[in-house]
Amino acid sequence: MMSATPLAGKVCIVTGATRGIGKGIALQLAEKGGKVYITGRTLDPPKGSKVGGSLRDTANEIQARGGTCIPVQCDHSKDADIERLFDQVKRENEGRLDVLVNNAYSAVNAIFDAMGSAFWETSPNMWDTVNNVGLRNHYICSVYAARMMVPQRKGLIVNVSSGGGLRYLFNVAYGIGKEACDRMAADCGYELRKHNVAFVSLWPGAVGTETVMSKFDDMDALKNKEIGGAKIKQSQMKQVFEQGETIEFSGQCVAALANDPDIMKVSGKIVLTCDLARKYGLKDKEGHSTMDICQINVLLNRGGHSWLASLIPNFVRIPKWILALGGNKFA
Ligand SMILES: NC(=O)c1ccc[n+]([C@@H]2O[C@H](COP(=O)([O-])OP(=O)(O)OC[C@H]3O[C@@H](n4cnc5c(N)ncnc54)[C@H](O)[C@@H]3O)[C@@H](O)[C@H]2O)c1
Repeated sequence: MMSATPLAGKVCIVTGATRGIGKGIALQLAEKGGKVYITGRTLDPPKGSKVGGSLRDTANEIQARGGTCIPVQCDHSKDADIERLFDQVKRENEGRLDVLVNNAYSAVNAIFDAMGSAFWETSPNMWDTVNNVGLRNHYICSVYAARMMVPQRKGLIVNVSSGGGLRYLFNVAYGIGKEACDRMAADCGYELRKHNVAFVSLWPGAVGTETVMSKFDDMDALKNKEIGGAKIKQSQMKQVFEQGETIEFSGQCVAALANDPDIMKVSGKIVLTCDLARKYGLKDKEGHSTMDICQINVLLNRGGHSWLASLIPNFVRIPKWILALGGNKFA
């Protein structure tokens, strides 16, 4: 029988765990026995902050569930903060680090606010808003993590990415950042392979986080905006996120990857939560489902052919090499 705490003794870092997917991953890694360092810009919400929750709340929730968690104030747009975080983890654990999850992301609000605008119609700062924390910081964290993992000849680094790495979704800076996260896993994974350290890029499905759902409340802002090249009704999109994965589902996936003795087989690759659910027998909370973007009926539904989709059973999927052609790079 599998242990209830398969990650006991493992030292983990989850960046950006105040809310959203980072919080869900931290909750799950701690529940499975990991000692989890969680980061956020502040321990308590800044004065006048409209968004709920704090890093301290995440830490309290983890501890209430019996987990071990160390909240660390770290602004991932500041190199000195990042260096200080890794110094602390190294000092407190005799150089040990087992899992790094590069999740911190500071662009959800900006992406929703600019939805439907072309890159030249938005401030050039969109690049920094999206990719300073969501890409550059992932690289810096990975450098420090690898310096701890290489000598111990084990470890796992996960970039939280998305299907936007394959083709246009939301906006230009977003897509570039996501494809770069995937490429970071591939190229860092290549250099880490001989040291037995794994690096993967995780694509969650739609996740109805607090931030995302709050944006749907602003109905007019999203009305009839073109998303991913298609005009999607705001109400349809809200439903997809509402019924999508919970924040803890990505956490279940990362915990299973961290506990997989064959992890090197997928190192350097993109892993989808829907595939990991099948591989490891994971289930999300009732009422929530993982959307499998390789399922033919899902693709037909997206293309507006719902009658045809209804005729095709769930197990009929396109192979990944066909999905990769969606990137379509060559003339
Ligand atoms: N929500 C989805 O449907 C979905 C789907 C696929 C992939 N993703 C990806 O998951 C990742 C997380 O997204 P999310 O939806 O949970 O976003 P979110 O906005 O809900 O959470 C982002 C987290 O990062 C933290 N953060 C932001 N800036 C920071 C900084 N400078 N320093 C430290 N922490 C900082 C926030 O406090 C928060 O805890 C992103 O890469 C996103 O693209 C999200």
